Amino acid sequence: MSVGRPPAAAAISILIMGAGSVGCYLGGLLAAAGLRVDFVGRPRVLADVRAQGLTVSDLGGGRHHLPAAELHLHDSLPAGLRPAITLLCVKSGATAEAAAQLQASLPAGSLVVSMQNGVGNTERARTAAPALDWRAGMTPFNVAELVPGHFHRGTMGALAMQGSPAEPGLLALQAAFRSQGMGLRLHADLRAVQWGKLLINLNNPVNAMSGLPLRAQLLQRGYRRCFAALQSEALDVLEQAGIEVAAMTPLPPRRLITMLRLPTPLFRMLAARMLKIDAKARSSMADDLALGRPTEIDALCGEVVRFAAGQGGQAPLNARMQALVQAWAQGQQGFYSPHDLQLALGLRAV
Ligand SMILES: NC(=O)C1=CN([C@@H]2O[C@H](COP(=O)(O)OP(=O)(O)OC[C@H]3O[C@@H](n4cnc5c(N)ncnc54)[C@H](OP(=O)(O)O)[C@@H]3O)[C@@H](O)[C@H]2O)C=CC1
Ligand SMILES: CC(C)(CO)C(=O)C(=O)O
Repeated sequence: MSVGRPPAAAAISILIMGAGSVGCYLGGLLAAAGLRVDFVGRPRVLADVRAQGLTVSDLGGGRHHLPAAELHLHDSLPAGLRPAITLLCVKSGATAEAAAQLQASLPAGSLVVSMQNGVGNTERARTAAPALDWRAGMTPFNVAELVPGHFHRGTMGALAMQGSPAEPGLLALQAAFRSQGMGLRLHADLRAVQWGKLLINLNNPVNAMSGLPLRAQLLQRGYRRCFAALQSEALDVLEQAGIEVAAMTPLPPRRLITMLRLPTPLFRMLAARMLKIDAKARSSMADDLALGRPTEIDALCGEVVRFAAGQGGQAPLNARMQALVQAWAQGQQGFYSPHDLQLALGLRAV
């Protein structure tokens, strides 16, 4: 056993369902830690990994290359797999179908963690595949496929999952991630963390509509004001309903909103940690628009709009942002300047 490999690592096997950016990065880290990892993904993604091997890297300089011959790659879910833990890494629109495929193949009671954005995927998966043991998870950082077969983490943060340290499989998973310098926090209830992440993901459509990488977009006050306004509206609705929201940054959500609205020189000074982002990193929604794929807007702004309606209220800014992204999908394409995006959301432009 190589140095840095956790003692329990060899004992558990992992299935990655949806080998895209997040799936290949997480699976690559776990394979580098010595776990058996099976990847199920689309032929167009796996063909590159078969040709180049899998490289995972991060903004701190970490890097592993796994030769293709050492990987277990599948174009569809093979029969007979018995993973200790499955990580569901498909986009929200693909959840129900992937969950049903898992239920058709895995033993009842198999533990599956959704590493997806949004607060509704675990329940969506449970509805489609009630025989499996579904858990919520949270991926805090950005992953981009820099070149075919190379998945790069461009921001920081520790993973989170719903579970207990009394579960040996999750402890082994935690140890494997730790051996690769990646934190994994276990929570009895992940709801507050998921809502906290959703608030951060309200920047995804702003970033996608800007056409810019994340860092460059966050350095423009007009775009930050759009992000802050979407967050503020969502937070108002959640607070009124008594929903707890965990902080995803060193600042609590309200203070983050205040900071986002500051003039750029001040923001740049105070948000140094938040701005530790690779220059090329962009949101997963920007990737979707660039590749002409369905976006997750319904699971982000759409979730806020539905939640508000469920409370007898409204979330008009999130509704407008949802409409802008949907209009893009219907062919009204074109990026927004900070000024135009503020106006399109009905904000006073600065
Ligand atoms: N990318 C990022 O930086 C981050 C993403 N997230 C979240 O993680 C989740 C995954 O995102 P991301 O990795 O970017 O998504 P990707 O689209 O890069 O990867 C998902 C992959 O799974 C494939 N897939 C879908 N259904 C199946 C199936 N039934 N069997 C096999 N493969 C399937 C998809 O193919 P196809 O395209 O054909 O559907 C796609 O290749 C999302 O919820 C996202 O919001 C969270 C944090 C950061
Ligand atoms: C990490 C973050 C917040 C932004 O890249 C993300 O979750 C995404 O791109 O979907």
